[in-house]
Amino acid sequence: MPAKLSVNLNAVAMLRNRRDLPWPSVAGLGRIALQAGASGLTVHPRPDQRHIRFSDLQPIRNLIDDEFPQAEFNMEGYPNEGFLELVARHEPEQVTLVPDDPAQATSDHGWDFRKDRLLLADVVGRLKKRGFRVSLFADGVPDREALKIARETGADRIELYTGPYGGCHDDPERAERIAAELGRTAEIATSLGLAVNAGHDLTVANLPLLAKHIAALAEVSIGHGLTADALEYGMAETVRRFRRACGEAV
Ligand SMILES: CC(=O)[C@@H](O)[C@H](O)COP(=O)(O)O
Ligand SMILES: NCC(=O)COP(=O)(O)O
Repeated sequence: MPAKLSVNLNAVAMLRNRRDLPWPSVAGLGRIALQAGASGLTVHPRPDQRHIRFSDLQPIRNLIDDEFPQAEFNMEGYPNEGFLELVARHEPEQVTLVPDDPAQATSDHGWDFRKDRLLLADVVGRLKKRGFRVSLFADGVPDREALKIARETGADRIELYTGPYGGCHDDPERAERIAAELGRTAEIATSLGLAVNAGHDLTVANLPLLAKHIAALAEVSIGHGLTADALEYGMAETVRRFRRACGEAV
């Protein structure tokens, strides 16, 4: 079963924020992506609103509810009270918790499940009580004990951080090594009852090898590389290209 594609709209919002003008429209590009067959939309409303603004969230929620009820809204963020309030207000189908410091340039590591187990158990428990699917951002290095702790928080999924893999765009041998490592982590996670998502710096070029190593990949969330391609091919054609790279017959 090919991985579902969730289009991350952060980079579209970053472009929109260059001027005090309403274009490019974040929800508008989301609509084109869903019309082209994306399974969902992902946003990461960071505390400084450097790209996705809190005001972007309800239009995306409305777009899915009103026009694409089969699609999913995935909200990513560090589980502070501000983020949890946004989750409660906009009720995404999936919440992806990341260990990002507000000053971080981007997401560049997964949780330390041993160190953060109490925080995560509390937050995941609160989110599960409200019926959310919860995914935890995880590094791709196989560590059964850490993944067991992640599962014991009550989380449904992990999202494998694929930044180092994406950085191998000019080193096929290293890409193969990291993809195999990610595959081993995914196998352990699956054996523990966790579903497996992946994201960060994924592209049309590197998705097939990742999919080969992670047979049970449930979902990929992609923004930077997809938005770059959309400047060249248009959003609709770019979504179709990424769906094919995930293994869909499009
Ligand atoms: C968690 C992750 O890797 C990305 O989804 C994240 O949203 C990237 O954040 P920026 O778009 O702010 O770099
Ligand atoms: N969770 C990864 C994501 O949503 C987008 O990451 P990127 O493709 O912008 O690197």
